[in-house]
Amino acid sequence: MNDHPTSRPHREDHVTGPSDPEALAVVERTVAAVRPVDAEAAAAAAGAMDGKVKPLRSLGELERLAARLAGIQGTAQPHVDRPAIVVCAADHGIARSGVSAYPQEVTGLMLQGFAAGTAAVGVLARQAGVRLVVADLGVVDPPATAPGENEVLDRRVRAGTASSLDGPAMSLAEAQRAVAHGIALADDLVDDGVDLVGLGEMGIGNTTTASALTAALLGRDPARVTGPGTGVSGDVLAAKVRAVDAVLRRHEGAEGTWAVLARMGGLEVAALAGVALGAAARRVPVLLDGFISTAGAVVASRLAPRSVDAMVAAHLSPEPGHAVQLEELGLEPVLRLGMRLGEGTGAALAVPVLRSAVALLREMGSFADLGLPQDRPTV
Ligand SMILES: Cc1cc2ncn([C@H]3O[C@H](COP(=O)(O)O)[C@@H](O)[C@H]3O)c2cc1C
Ligand SMILES: O=C(O)c1cccnc1
Repeated sequence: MNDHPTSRPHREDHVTGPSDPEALAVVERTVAAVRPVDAEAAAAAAGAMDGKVKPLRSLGELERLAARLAGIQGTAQPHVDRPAIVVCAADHGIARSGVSAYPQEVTGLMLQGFAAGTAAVGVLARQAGVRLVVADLGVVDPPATAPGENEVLDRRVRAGTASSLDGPAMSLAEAQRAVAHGIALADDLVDDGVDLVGLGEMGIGNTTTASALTAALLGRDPARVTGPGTGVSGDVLAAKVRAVDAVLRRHEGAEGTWAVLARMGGLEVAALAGVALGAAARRVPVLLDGFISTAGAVVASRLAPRSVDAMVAAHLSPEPGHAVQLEELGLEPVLRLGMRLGEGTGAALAVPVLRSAVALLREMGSFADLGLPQDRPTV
């Protein structure tokens, strides 16, 4: 992975302009704070699970998840008591090139739905007892949202990106400010006692941006990592693949993660990379959602490879690039429900599974409690 040209994260790029020193300092401090998992805590949790009153490893993935959460949180008693999902929203210049089945205005309209709690993720977050935090990183037409169930935080960097087909989607400084906003969002939540952070997004056209980022950062063929998004097919899908290909060719000389992020966008993807870095630096598990939020995770992984240790993949989207991303990150999805919506819907649904995993670790009795011998056959 480190041999790839895009793994040199700090090169400046004349096309995207100078750094924002303050934002870059925030990111660098956060990257430096990301630590490996606590292997001792993970082993202690796994050992405790092995001693529970059940055939060895019979709770399958739940056991592995409980041990992973223990390693991330640095305690043999992991917890999912105060989960939150951060939905980052922004618009994409490339959306005006016919790559989505829906018009750009939908991004702003959905902000209203997030605020009111009527979007799909609002319903699922409510069901799962997950706090929803919505941040506008740069929606072109933000609605005047009436005070609703969820506040929409103003973290606007600019009113949507430029089209990456014509030039850089944003400047380097803007990309750094968006990542720094994400870090601050995660920090505020953790300061407030949040113990698991899920990623969510909204931005018409952002599957095209995520495909370009994934193809560039992972060195993949655009056709392999570009899919229907909101539902384009046939000639429109073929045109979308050509658009991703054209973005890659337009930015062929881009070197380093920052240059690729600034040139391809988007603002919400950059912010989600920041949320992932910020949570990982505080030893808080990061619950990935679908293809777009995982593009943010891939960016985070390039800025701080160890941040992947803090990530859990909530689900697998049928969007073809998602499996490619998860394989690159070495993550197994918790759920496979054929969901391809984003917003953090997969993350919301996975929270009860994670909560159950840690409850089993905390509440199940052990063979030792029953006075039974613990030397059982291993599997
Ligand atoms: C009503 C509506 C609600 C959504 N919620 C999430 N997305 C999802 O679809 C968009 C990405 O797909 P594409 O790249 O094809 O535009 C993103 O906003 C994503 O979050 C939605 C899309 C629509 C139309
Ligand atoms: O994988 C996703 O999360 C996804 C796929 C299509 C459209 N929006 C989101």
